[in-house]
Amino acid sequence: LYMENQAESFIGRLSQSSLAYMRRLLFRVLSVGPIPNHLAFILDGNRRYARKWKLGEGMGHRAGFLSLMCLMKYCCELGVKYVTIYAFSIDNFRRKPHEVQGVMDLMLEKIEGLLKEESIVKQYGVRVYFIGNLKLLSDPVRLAAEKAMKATSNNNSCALLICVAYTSTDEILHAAVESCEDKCSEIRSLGRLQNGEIGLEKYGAVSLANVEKHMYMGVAPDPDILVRTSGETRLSNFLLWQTSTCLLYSPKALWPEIGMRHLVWAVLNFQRIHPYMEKARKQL
Ligand SMILES: CC(C)=CCC/C(C)=C/CC/C(C)=C/COP(=O)(O)OP(=O)(O)O
Repeated sequence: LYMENQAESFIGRLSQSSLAYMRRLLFRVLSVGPIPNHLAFILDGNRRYARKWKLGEGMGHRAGFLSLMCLMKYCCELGVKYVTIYAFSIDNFRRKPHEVQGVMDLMLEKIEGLLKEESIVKQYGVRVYFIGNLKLLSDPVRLAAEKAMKATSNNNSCALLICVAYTSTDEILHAAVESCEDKCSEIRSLGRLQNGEIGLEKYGAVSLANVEKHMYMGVAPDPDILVRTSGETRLSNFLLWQTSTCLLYSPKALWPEIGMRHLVWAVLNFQRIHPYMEKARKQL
């Protein structure tokens, strides 16, 4: 029995390493063309996956987290510099309380797991950002998120941007308010704003660059590809400001079913439209 177990684990390791070898080979071939700098994902279909396979409640989200880590590994190996995920929208807080609690508990558990030695984040030197209105999170989740951001702040191989308590409209509103406040304090510091005077009209409006500086997503360039799983083609209030030139891809697979073939297909399509995308970006 001992010999059998040893042989089985040897074969397991061998097939793992030959798979990794073939993956590296495939990525080498893909790297002949341009590699996207930034991939964004809407993780749709976790509950449907749990229903499809008659799993317990919350198991779809657990499976979804495993897919995320796998994909993160492939992205790091391929040389993608930024991966953004829509993990929880502000609208998701309107779901049934026990469901919200279930996702938050999972999130807390997984954020703590990200900092462990065996995690993809540690192994590949990933910098983690939490993007969104973090004040809306419970104290334990927010503190864990802040701890993960601090602990990974020196990592620079790739960045994982986790959008939680996020919607685009909230991000844009936040950036607009912050930019107006910047402008007002700039005018006040010049000592020119009189009582009752409308500074923005007289001293110039806020600049686009300033608004973008205050976007939660300001830490990353605009995404090149946005993938929404489960065949849905809506943006659902995700990265509306940042996706004007990006490629949209909506495979039929539910999020926990996403795999390397989807990534490769997305990259091949990106390479096909890359010249047009570059041209469109120059015209912005
Ligand atoms: C730390 C970290 C990154 C954790 C991420 C955990 C994770 C996988 C969160 C996904 C949450 C979510 C609401 C997904 C959407 O699927 P859905 O619930 O809307 O499923 P449906 O589309 O089938 O209804």
